[in-house]
Amino acid sequence: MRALPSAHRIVVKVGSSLVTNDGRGLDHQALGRWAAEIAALARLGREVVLVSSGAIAEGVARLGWIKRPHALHELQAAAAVGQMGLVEAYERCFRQHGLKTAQILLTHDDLADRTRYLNARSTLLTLLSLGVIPIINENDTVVTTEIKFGDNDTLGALVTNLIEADALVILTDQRGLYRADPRKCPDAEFVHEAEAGLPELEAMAGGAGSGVGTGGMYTKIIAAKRAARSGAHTIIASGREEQVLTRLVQGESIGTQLTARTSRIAARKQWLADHLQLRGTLTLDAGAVRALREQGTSLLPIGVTRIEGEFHRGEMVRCLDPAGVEVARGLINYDAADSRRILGLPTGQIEAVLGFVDEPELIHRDNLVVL
Ligand SMILES: Nc1ncnc2c1ncn2[C@@H]1O[C@H](COP(=O)(O)OP(=O)(O)O)[C@@H](O)[C@H]1O
Ligand SMILES: N[C@@H](CCC(=O)OP(=O)(O)O)C(=O)O
Repeated sequence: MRALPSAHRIVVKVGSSLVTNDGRGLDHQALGRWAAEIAALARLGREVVLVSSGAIAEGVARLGWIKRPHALHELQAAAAVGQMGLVEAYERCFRQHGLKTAQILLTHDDLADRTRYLNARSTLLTLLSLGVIPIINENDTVVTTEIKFGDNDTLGALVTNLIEADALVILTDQRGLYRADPRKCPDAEFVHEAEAGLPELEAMAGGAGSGVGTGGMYTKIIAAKRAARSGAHTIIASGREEQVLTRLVQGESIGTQLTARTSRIAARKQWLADHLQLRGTLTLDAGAVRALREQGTSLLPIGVTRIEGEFHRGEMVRCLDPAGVEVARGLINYDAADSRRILGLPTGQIEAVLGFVDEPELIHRDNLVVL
């Protein structure tokens, strides 16, 4: 079964090997083609986030350097210069299709930190609901590991987990995964489909081939394994293939599909249940317990009668029914002190009491596991 036809929220990652003309500057025509395809998907109601490399290559060109430097501080400087060109180019391309774009620069640490994770998530989801195309790259000014290992593939997977996308499409300079690096073994067999996370896939994947890209196929295989943890399927395909995104969404079998075994919802709930430490306890009234259990709603401040513990926005709390029986766990949107101030209040009063609104609900249903 092909994953893209039914995917509503899609993360598309385009690698350095594709975005650039031999590592010197951007391939503007290629950017224009992907923008046209993404715009067509957006018109069909799909939500698309673009993770794009290319800042360093564009920076090298803008600075007039002949070749990519080795020193990390020079690579970082090139990324800072080139990122301007990258977003400028995408903005121009998407504007032709009547679409607005947004620049998001992230680090892996941002997504490991609970509060920043929630902040990044709500910004991205809000942008998608506004019909804006978020364009994401690594924040190369503050981290260097990714420049060293060339790994926007991992970033693509983390973003897929963050916004619970249905699929991650990694566009690169090969048709997909072969049983061995096709640059070294031209006869290597092509892999059309496999289960994400199978150890044998890692053995097939070698390092980067082009000298422009850096992570190679290995980081893509690991990215697929990570994406599968939130139930997303990964497709690795050639970004040079004519109409690649459109054809994938139409169900054509292009590239390598690495399929996730668990469903998106089951994976999210498992992750919430396994991975976070409990920081506080909320007691709910009977109406809120019913709404959570029977209608799968978010938890609003009005349904909470008591709050214990000290926690920050984004941390895990448990929810008890009036008799003290645990009914749910979830990631809370407000710090303990602010949660206490809005406890029992209708959502419309949050801003008047706190002076700001992070989110209308105390715990969003996507971040809630009902037990
Ligand atoms: N088993 C494999 N199948 C396909 N490509 C492979 C494999 N092992 C290594 N590669 C290499 O990975 C390269 C793609 O990775 P990379 O250059 O990092 O691209 P990107 O910039 O798109 O992330 C290919 O050009 C290819 O030479
Ligand atoms: N963030 C950097 C490079 C990251 C990178 O090369 O990643 P990849 O495209 O996976 O090989 C840039 O925009 O140039």
